[in-house]
Formats: sequence, C-alpha cells, structure tokens
Amino acid sequence: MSHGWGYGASNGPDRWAEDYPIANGPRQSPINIVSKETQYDPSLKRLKLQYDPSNAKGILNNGHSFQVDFVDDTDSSTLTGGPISGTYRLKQFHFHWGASDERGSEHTVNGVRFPCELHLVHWNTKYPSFGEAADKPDGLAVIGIFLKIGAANPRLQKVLDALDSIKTKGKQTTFSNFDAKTLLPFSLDYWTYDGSLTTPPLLESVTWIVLREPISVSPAQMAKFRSLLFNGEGEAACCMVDNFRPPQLLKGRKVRASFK
Ligand SMILES: CCCSc1c(F)c(F)c(S(=O)(=O)NC)c(F)c1F
Ligand SMILES: [Zn+2]
Repeated sequence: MSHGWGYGASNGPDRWAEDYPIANGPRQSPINIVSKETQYDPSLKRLKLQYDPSNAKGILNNGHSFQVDFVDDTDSSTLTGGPISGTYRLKQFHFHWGASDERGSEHTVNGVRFPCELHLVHWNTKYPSFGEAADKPDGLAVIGIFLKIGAANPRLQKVLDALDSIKTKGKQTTFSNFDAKTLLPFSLDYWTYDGSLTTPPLLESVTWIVLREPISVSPAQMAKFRSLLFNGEGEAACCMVDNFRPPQLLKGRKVRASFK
C-alpha cells in the first residue's frame, strides 16, 4: 500500500498483508462464532470489572475510529477473572460500525452481523506498559460487545454527544468522569478465544472476550457514529463508516463458552 492502511478499496483489509504479513497468521481476529461449535468450559471464571470513572481522560478521532482513553498508571480500572490470569488495566475503548444497519461488527455470530461492536482494550500488568504488552501472546484482553438496533441507549449518549468536537482525524477533547461499566449488558456470559488486534499492526496478542448479550443502539444514535470523518480538517470529506475487518479463518482454534 503506497499510503497508510485504512478501510478503502486501495488500503483496506484485503491489502493489509502487503505491509503486515501477520494478517495471514494463525490467530487472527475477528472470527465468526459458530455457537454450536463452541465448547462450554466450567473452569472459566466470571468476569470481574472494576472501573474508576475518574480515570477517563480524553476522546480522540484517530482516523480509523474514535477512542476514549483512560489513565492507566495504577490498578484503579481493571479486568480480572474470566479466562485471564492476573490483572489487566483498561487502556481505551472504541467502536467499529457500518454504513448501514446490516453490517458493522467485526465478530459475527452464526454469520449474523451487528451494526456496531464496542471494544474495551486492557493490558496485562505483568508487563511494565501497554506498549510492552501489546506484542506479547498474553499481553492484551479485549472485551467485545455487540450493539443491536432498538431503543436509544442513554448510556451511549455522553460519548455520542462528544463526537461533534472530534469530527475529523486528529481532533481530541477532554472526556472525564465516565464509568465504562455502564456500557455493559446485564449478562456477562461470554465466548473466549486467542486472537489478534483487528487493525494493523494485527499483533497476535489478544485474549478475546466476546459478550453474548448485545446492548441497544437506536438508528439516530447510529447516525451519530456515521457523522464522523476519516479525513483531517480541510481534506476531502470521507465518512467514517465500514471501519471493520471481516471474519478471519479459525485455523484450528477452539472457542470456549462461559455458559451452557
Ligand atoms: C497499537 C494498538 C493501539 S490500542 C488498540 C486499538 F486502537 C485498536 F483499534 C484495537 S482493535 O484491534 O481495533 N480492536 C480490538 C486494539 F486491539 C488496540 F489494542
Ligand atoms: Zn477494535
């Protein structure tokens, strides 16, 4: 790819392997979760999420999505339990979505695509920093949550209301006092498998934890996601939509379920 990676015809997922050969690696994400082929594992623990709202610090349009960043210099916002060992700290959350409601999620379930998928990114504190953890096989744990069209979700509104301030690539603003736990569905039942970042550098360092229960999002709220732009200020406008990688080959991996 002559210019940076993206989601267009000339720099999208089908061409990432040119600059990131790991794109054809053995543990790439996302995947299609075939529920009947997952295996219930009674040894899987319940997820334990302890987030401190005061750790929220900013919201950024990074040119591929937008992310809400958290202070991660202490163990005040952590993920423990579930399929992981030790303590993982919340680094950021972001979303992937489609140009219309029939696509947008990265993971699929029995071939079903959702309009949007939320990723809560955590890093293993056995390593000194996110940067050190990001390329280790047990370095990251990402919770994936599907968004399904329905009633407006009031828990999303503070995030969506901030998007007018970060319309173009590189724009950021402060974003404080936000409890990411409010974005979780009622049930924390999950599927888990060993995978990767779904964006370059596609590092195979992610323990994926995909929640079975979606959260709701309204059509009007989806329109807010689609109001963002991939481009920088003053550049030709390119709507930030379809920023998702399609499912990748399972290559023999097992997907475990925390529920029967
Ligand atoms: C060097 C990565 C910077 S943090 C980050 C990210 F920005 C991102 F987009 C994804 S993702 O692959 O898209 N979704 C899980 C991640 F996993 C991440 F850890
Ligand atoms: Zn993501």
